[in-house]
Parts: sequence; structure tokens; C-alpha cells
Amino acid sequence: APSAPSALHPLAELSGQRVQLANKVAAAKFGTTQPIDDPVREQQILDGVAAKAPGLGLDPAAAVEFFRDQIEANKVVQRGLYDYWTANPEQAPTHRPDLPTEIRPVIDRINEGLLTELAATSAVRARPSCGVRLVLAIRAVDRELNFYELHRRALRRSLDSACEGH
Ligand SMILES: C=C(O[C@@H]1C=C(C(=O)O)C=C[C@H]1O)C(=O)O
Repeated sequence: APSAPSALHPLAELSGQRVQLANKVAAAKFGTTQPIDDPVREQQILDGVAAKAPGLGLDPAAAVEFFRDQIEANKVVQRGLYDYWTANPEQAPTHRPDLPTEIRPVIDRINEGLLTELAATSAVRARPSCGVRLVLAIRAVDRELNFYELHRRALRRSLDSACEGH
């Protein structure tokens, strides 16, 4: 069946929202002793993804790889903002959101949405045209969310393994 040019847009959109949320994650951790990397939380996410993948018709290893990229992209933003806020302390956030109650539940919902979209786009992501479609979807999301440099790079990183065989 033919697929719309924007078939990968919802997946890229959710990735963009996840990348954008990294601003709040960084604001929650900056100036505290909580490290950017939380391997326990990452493993919980990846274990959940591996457990849910087969029921959605997804290969668990491929789904885990996709989410590893999502997590790495989030940390790209966090590290970038840390560097920027350290060099420009007057730009550092003045409000510290609460990670477990305000932010991680939102990330959990986005993760659910991403899994649903991975399943919905399995056929499109297996096509030779996936790479081109993905680039176009990423560009659209960059524009919608007003991404620039850091977040643009992170969004691309987050979708590195979105196309089957990439
Ligand atoms: C987003 C966070 O920071 C990092 C990135 C994660 C993610 O992208 O899901 C998970 C754990 C941390 O390594 C977090 O701590 O919740």
C-alpha cells in the first residue's frame, strides 16, 4: 500500500517532544549532585521496551536500539545545556522542576507513544525510501519546534536507528 510522505512524522514529532523535554531534565539536575546519566532508570526503560516489543510485532533488539538512541539524544541535550549554563550562568534556569513527579511521567507517556508509532510504521521503516522520508520528517519537526543546532543534532541522533537496516 502507498504511504503518505508524512508517514514518519508522528514518530519524529514524539522524538522532538522527547528532545525538548531534555531541557527540563537538565534544569532538574543542574546545580544538584544528580548526574546526567542514570543507568538504573535507563535499564528500566529498556527492559520495559524489550518486554512490550513482541506484543506489538516489534523485534525486541531493534526496539531497544531505538530507545538507546532516544536516551543518548536526551543526554546530548543535557550535556550541551550544562556546558552553556556553566559558561553563561546568568542564563541558567532559576526554577528546578522535580524529575520523578513532573518530568519522568511525561517521558514515560512519550515512550509509550514512540513504541506505538514504531509498531505503526514497521512497513514504512523497512522500505528503501525510509531514509529520505525520515530526513523530511525531521526537517518538519525542526521547524515546528523551532529547533536550532543542539536540539536539531539531538533529534537526528534520536532517530539514528529508526529505519530498518539503517
Ligand atoms: C532523562 C533522564 O536523563 C538520562 C536520560 C534518560 C532518558 O532519556 O530516558 C534516562 C536516564 C538518564 O540517563 C532522566 O534521568 O530521567
